[in-house]
Amino acid sequence: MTTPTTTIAIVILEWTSRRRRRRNDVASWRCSAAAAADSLPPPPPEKQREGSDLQTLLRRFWKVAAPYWSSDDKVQARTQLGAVFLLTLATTGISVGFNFLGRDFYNALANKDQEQFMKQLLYYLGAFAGGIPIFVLRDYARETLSLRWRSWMTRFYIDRYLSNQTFYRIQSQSIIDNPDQRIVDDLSSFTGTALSFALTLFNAVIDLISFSNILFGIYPPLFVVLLVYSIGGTLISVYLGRGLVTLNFLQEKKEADFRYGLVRVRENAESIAFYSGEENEMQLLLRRFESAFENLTKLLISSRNLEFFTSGYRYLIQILPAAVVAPMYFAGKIEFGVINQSVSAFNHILGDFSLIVYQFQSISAFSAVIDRLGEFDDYLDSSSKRHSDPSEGITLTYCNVKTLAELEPNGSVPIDKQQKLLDIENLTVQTPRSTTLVRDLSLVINNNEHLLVTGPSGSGKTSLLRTLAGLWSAGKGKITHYQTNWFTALLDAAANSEYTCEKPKPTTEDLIQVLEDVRLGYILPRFSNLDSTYEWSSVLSLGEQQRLAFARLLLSKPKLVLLDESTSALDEANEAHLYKQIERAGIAYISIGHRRTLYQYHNKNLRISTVDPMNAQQIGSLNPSIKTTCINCQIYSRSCLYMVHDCL
Ligand SMILES: Nc1ncnc2c1ncn2[C@@H]1O[C@H](COP(=O)(O)OP(=O)(O)OP(=O)(O)O)[C@@H](O)[C@H]1O
Repeated sequence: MTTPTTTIAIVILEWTSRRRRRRNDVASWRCSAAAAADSLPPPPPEKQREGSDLQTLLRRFWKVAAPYWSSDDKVQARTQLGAVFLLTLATTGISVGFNFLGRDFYNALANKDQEQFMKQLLYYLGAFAGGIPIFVLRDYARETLSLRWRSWMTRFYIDRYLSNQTFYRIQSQSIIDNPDQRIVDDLSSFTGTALSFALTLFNAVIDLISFSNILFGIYPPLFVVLLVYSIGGTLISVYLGRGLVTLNFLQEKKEADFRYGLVRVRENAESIAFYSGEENEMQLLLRRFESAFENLTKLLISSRNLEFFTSGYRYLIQILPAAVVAPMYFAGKIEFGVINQSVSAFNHILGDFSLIVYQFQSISAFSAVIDRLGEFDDYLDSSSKRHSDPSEGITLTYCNVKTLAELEPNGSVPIDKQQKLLDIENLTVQTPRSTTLVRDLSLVINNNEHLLVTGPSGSGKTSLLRTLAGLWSAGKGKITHYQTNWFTALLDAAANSEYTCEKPKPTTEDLIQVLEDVRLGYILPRFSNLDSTYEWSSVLSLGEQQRLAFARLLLSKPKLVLLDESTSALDEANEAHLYKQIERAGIAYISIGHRRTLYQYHNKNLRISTVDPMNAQQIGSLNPSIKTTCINCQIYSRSCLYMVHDCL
């Protein structure tokens, strides 16, 4: 499918669909609320999650982490990473220095050598003054690098999320749960934790090399005790904490679902208040919270069991090395300060060997984050690949008539091409779940043509519009939009002027005029200025919001607009007025609607019906106001019938 991201000759009054949805929400919200918490969007049905295996986890980690380090920011990133590693190296050196200082300090104390003691005290204070800032700088450098990495990744993910309508597919087909949480929380935690783990690992290796020497030099059997202790401890903690990865993963998801439920209440506040649905909503929210709570309880029990072990493990090392070397001290083979030095070295090495024991909680939470981001990343990649596969689905082409090969010899645009705005050839539309809604439809829309799409609820009218707009591509056939100019429509009333068009920005006078044109001039005094930002869905009535959408349409002046029940909340006089306005502006339109009054503003009617095709004549007779000159009457299988009428 060739879909230039900027070239759109269509306005779907998208907010209208949203408003329509909201209106429908008033009816449907009750059903959904009563149905079940699980019916709420967006999470896909919850599978019993086992967590990914180690190989998948490592692959995903690499796939998520690697791109930044070879990106356009790589020079800065690598330099800063190098600096962080150097600072880490320096902090290890300082720790080794402290270890020796500690030995001499305690030796002076044990020998009651006051002069030596004062000297060691001063050395110690000097080392603190010089060394501690290095620790602080290391942490600061690590945090700023993590922030830099996060900000690059956020842009990288948002870019792919908003490309090729991936966000739309994810939401409308419930492919990935809570993408917002993955972009905000998971990215932040991924960059922070990945860096700190990398440094901890590096630190551990350096520490291990430095302090192993010291410990081995003091008493080799102590080193053996340490190895047995740390390897045994690691194995036990892996065994005790084996369920934590899955529990952490589920916790993230359940918390996000609960938060999403609250957002839903905020977005549907009016419908809920209207139907006094607080009780239902509360039940749904509590069910979600309880689900998160139950999982958290399991998580806490698992953590507690692990904690029993790790706490004991941690406390024992305070006396273990002293107990092992004490006989040597009593035998007069080592000085008192050496005991302190061995305890310190033992602690350091054990900390390095016991990374998994100490960090098990964080590692399991981090694995869940890797899993979630990896899954998201895989989908974003597959989405962009699928989108660029020309052999798949419906071909949608935006064709600028000026670039057509068939220009007149004098370079002018042929008359017939100027008139053709939309060409639909043998179009079959399917839902994402492959149900065929429209089969083999061919249709042309010319300049100044106005097509009304009618048909029973659920027959596929909106889906057809989605396909024409490029939101859906399942099915086959060819759609060509011809246009001489392009624009990006102002889709969202709340976004106001953020959806800019390439035309010069409208002046204040233009804006006031267009509001007058749609009979909205009277709302101006309510708002301080034209740049005001409000939650428009709360402060304007449905009809006013529909008129506002028409105002944006009149400003943008596209060649062709798709209107999905865009006047459903308006009285007939206002409906007539708005249709006249866009017709006068020379905008061709394709509308969806159920009202009989709409026929008079259209000169073509496409009726999508699920009646028996053999009774085709019946369709025309359903609407006697239309002259049923059937210019393109086709009968298809799956008992679908499309009739295109010329209502001249
Ligand atoms: N994302 C989706 N995934 C699967 N099926 C869908 C999806 N969206 C819509 N459908 C189904 O496709 C069919 C056509 O839906 P569509 O919204 O196009 O109907 P419509 O004719 O516009 O209905 P209405 O007049 O009620 O608005 C319906 O059965 C609907 O349930």
